[in-house]
Amino acid sequence: MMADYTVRDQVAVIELDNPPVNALGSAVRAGIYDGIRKADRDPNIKAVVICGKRGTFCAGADIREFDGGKNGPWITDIGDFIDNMKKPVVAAIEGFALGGGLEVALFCHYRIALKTVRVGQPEVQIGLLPGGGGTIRLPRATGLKNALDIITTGNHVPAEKAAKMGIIDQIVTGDIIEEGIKFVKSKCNIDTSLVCLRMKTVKYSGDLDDISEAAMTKVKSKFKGAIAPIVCVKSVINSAKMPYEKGIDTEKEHFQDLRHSSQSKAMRYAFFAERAITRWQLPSGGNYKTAKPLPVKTSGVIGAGTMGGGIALCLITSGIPCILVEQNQQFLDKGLEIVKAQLMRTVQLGKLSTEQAKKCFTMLKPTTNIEDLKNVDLVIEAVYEDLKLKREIFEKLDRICKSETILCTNTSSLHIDSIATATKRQSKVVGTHFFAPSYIMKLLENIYGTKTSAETVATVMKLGKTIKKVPVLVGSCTGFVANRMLKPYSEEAQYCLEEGSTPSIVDTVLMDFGMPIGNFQVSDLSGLDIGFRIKREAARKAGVELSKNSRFFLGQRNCGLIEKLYEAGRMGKKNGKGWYKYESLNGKPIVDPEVTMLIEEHCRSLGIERRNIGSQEILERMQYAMINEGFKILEEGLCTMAEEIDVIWIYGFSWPKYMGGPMYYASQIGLKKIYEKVCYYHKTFPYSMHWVPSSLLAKLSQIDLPLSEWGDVAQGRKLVNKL
Ligand SMILES: CCCCCCC/C=C/C(=O)SCCNC(=O)CCNC(=O)[C@H](O)C(C)(C)COP(=O)(O)OP(=O)(O)OC[C@H]1O[C@@H](n2cnc3c(N)ncnc32)[C@H](O)[C@@H]1OP(=O)(O)O
Repeated sequence: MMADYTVRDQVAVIELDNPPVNALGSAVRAGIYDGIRKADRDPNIKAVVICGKRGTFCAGADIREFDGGKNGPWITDIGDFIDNMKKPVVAAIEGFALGGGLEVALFCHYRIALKTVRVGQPEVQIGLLPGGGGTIRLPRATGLKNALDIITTGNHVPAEKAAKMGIIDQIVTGDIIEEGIKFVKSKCNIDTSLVCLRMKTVKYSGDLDDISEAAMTKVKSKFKGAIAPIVCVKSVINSAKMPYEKGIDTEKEHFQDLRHSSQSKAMRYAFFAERAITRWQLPSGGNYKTAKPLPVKTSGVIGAGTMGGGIALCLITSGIPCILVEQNQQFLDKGLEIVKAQLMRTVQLGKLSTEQAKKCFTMLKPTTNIEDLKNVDLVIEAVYEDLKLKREIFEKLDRICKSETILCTNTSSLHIDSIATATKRQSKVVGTHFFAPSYIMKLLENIYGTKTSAETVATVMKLGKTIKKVPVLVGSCTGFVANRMLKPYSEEAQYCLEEGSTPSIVDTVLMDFGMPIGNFQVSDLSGLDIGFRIKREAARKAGVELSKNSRFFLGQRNCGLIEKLYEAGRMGKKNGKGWYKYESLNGKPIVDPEVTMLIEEHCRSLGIERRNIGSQEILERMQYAMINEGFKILEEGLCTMAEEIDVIWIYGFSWPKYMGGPMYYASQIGLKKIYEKVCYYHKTFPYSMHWVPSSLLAKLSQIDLPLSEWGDVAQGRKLVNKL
């Protein structure tokens, strides 16, 4: 049994024991169920403590079991039994009580916790609802409003807040089992039916239908396209509408429906993908197990623009003092204003108190003297994308900084070696690519160069976690993984415009799929000048002219629309005109007939015949071109597993988690179909390099291998005999 049963001072102590997080697998559920029945039967036992081993209570149901059909008692059987017990049962919580873990605690008559505990119902984040009575019992403990908030967001609640909400009865210090025994013995004379949550009514104020409608509207706009939050609202409202038993039965039905839904399967995949990518390895052999991160107690950021300011903010709000360097006082002052404004916003959102924000700000040391960086542990360069400038900065940093300092570049496209070779410490140079807005977006694409050491990689991977990002390690190539895959995706979007579509049609197709924002809206946000400069730089490097009127550029298909918009003074949202027009800086994109005319004129002048392009074709061309690139990336060993690509798209480009990421999506469609379509488009559009089929895709399309093994095939760790 995966729950230990011992007796101390006439109290039965049931300790959940399932490493690493005491997940409630079927054996654990059986252990708890048997334990409480044994305690109930034994006349020498006066009370029960339920707690967990290894410093944590329980992280919920064992997510891996949801795909199989493991049996064992259903979790609410435990609750039903405790509800009828005369002997008091207390949950003694340390660490986490999440999901089914909190539900077990809510079955108990009482809950005590250490101050450091976090509780929550995070099921919605894996496309589920709390199916062990959580939607019915939590509202009875804390009222409808709090329960709706906790269950629909999945956010963790710290112990003291949970105590104020009525979820925890007492915060304790010291040994949690001793405290549990002391607490529960003091309750032996109290009638358990008086404290049993089943017997309580659900508190709320106002009209239930109004509450329900408001909650539905909120989740539909906040979690667009996701089913689970909607079902969560329904079930929580049922707690106030239905008798307890009916509420529980309905909840169980909802849970089973969600458990088998494609959305939940994709989100469960994403949960484990996010953990798998922490097991990084370098081609040289260094890996997450062997490499030790260096401490980062002080940091520096060069460049106080929107990106650099946001990075500095990530550091100081995570408790790492940061020296922010700009070339002159005017730019520095501007950067500080950006940081201040973002901090204020954090306070307005309730994420930091005014005091905390003020304290953070004192950790920022602005300067115009780069020499001030000499003693910091790590520097992140975030100046604009100019190789010459970056090399100058790295050469200077190498001279100025102590020998242990790690030098990071926030380049979004340049090879790491091309920057690292400006220094005599190539093993300490690494890419740390943040995504705009850098304070908000969770992805941190860490890029190793040929000589980057495993210790340096370990340091930036750990730093990523410390500053609450999702760090993914990738190899170096133009654009790295994220932007390299984005290129064919947005090129296909532009080709669709040339062939007959419009920015708003393309964006609507993407948003209907589940992307929070369309390709052309993103382009307007980043600024059309960025796209234009990237193309101009590529032309300069190749020693050719950039021509907006040529259908070919560097031997490839070319769409000159960006150049035309740029020349027409359309810079994007920042000047109110891009692929759309905007009435204000915060305004919504409005279809601009001028752009439609510009596109039509572009087609006329180049003799391109426009046609009706269906949404399926738009989606397929953008996504399959990018997926094909993903397979090339795997093939080239720039990622070691397909999961890395999916996590990059989820956290860098807000790919809907309930679609698992592009590689997972491809696995659901079937690689055979994807490969055939890629071949078809390659034939149709022979001048687009991105349609050249990946040989790994070709290989995998012939066999049926789970996504978790694609990286192994690519790297030759798994040999496929059939081929
Ligand atoms: C079949 C019927 C059963 C009845 C069901 C009734 C309804 C109940 C449903 C649920 O409870 S669904 C699960 C809800 N719980 C969660 O979603 C919590 C998930 N875990 C986390 O958020 C985090 O792991 C943590 C607990 C906050 C700890 O974070 P930390 O960063 O410290 O560690 P991790 O790297 O995330 O995890 C360590 C290790 O543990 C694995 N793991 C964590 N939680 C679970 C789990 N609930 N089930 C299975 N495995 C879990 C995690 O995958 C890591 O292992 P590796 O993947 O690295 O091997």
